Amino acid sequence: MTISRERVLQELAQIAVPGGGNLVSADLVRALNVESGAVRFVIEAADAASARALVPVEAEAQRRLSALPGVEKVQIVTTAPTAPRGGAPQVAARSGGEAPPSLKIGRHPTPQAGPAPVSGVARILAVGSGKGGVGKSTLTSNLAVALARKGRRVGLLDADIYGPSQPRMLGLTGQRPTSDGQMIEPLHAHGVTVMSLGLMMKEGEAVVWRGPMLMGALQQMLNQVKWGELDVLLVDLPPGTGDVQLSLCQKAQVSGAIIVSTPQDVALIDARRAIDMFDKLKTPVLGLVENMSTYICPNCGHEAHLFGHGGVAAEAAALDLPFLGEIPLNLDLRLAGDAGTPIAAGDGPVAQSFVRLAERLIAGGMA
Ligand SMILES: Nc1ncnc2c1ncn2[C@@H]1O[C@H](COP(=O)(O)OP(=O)(O)OP(=O)(O)O)[C@@H](O)[C@H]1O
Repeated sequence: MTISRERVLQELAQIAVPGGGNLVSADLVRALNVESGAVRFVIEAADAASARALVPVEAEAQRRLSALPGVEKVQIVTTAPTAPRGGAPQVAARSGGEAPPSLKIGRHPTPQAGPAPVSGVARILAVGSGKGGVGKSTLTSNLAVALARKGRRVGLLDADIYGPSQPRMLGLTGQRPTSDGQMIEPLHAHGVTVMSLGLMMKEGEAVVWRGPMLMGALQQMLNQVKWGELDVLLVDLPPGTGDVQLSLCQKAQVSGAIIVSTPQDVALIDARRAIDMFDKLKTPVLGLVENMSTYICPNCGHEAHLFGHGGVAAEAAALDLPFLGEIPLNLDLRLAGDAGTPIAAGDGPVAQSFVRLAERLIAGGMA
């Protein structure tokens, strides 16, 4: 038996709210999504105090919906649209699961005149790709480690909310950042200061976020994390050209974007779209990197080009953009990422390809 949206609304209409009426008649339910037994929605309160008063209401909704036949999962996030002065957090509560950090992430953005610098951070570099799975996150973690080993003060913000992988790649799985309710203390791994939206959310939570909520969350990750003094903050973006890219470039002074692509034509076509988007957002594209470039057989040393080779360099030349370097296809690179110690933390030819990329960025004043 599947649960319908109407049935969910009917149940929510039974739940009284402070000040009179019920969740539905008081118009507090937003972004309701009912799909394959999963119910997700946002309770939007007028302000932080009302959001706190709605905590028992959220719990009641969680309890009642979970008891309905056909419901397998219920995710509710209670938010308030405006922060009290002084930048205190705006989202008040979430339902179920392990204890979240005391600062809730995900809110409406604070009005801002234009892109702003992040205090203490000299440069922000966005790492993007047109297509998923081309190795953008792998490149970001290894580049961050390579830059740190060169003595740069490096931060990494994992903004890939739909598939945050940096905690795993950097060996931080299971660790939670702490917060005093105002500011978040980031984590540290392999010489890099790390923060991931994935560390602040329960699995699947972000899917209920709309554009403005994402923008607010990103603003918090930039301005309410104790990044300290950094030479460069790398931002691992989700693939494609969506809300996160838009929000980042609208809210933060991004020095430039690095585009990662594999050499295949399809990846390159998508990479071109990503470049177009950064152009429209007036964010300079610093160059292209080719990942999974060559494959060197570990047994016989034969060099093969599984996805073609040189396609990204040719594309960079055609677009009159710098070609920043190439990273080989290498099983150890993948295994190192899965094990939580990026290959760039060690030595050897693959680590060297990241060193070269880091040196290139430092020499060009980009990191
Ligand atoms: N050069 C490489 N050699 C071997 N494996 C690689 C290489 N680059 C990435 N991988 C592997 O490919 C998979 C996808 O990489 P990754 O998660 O970095 O991609 P992504 O572009 O960030 O994807 P998404 O944005 O969809 O999460 C991972 O398992 C990673 O270990």
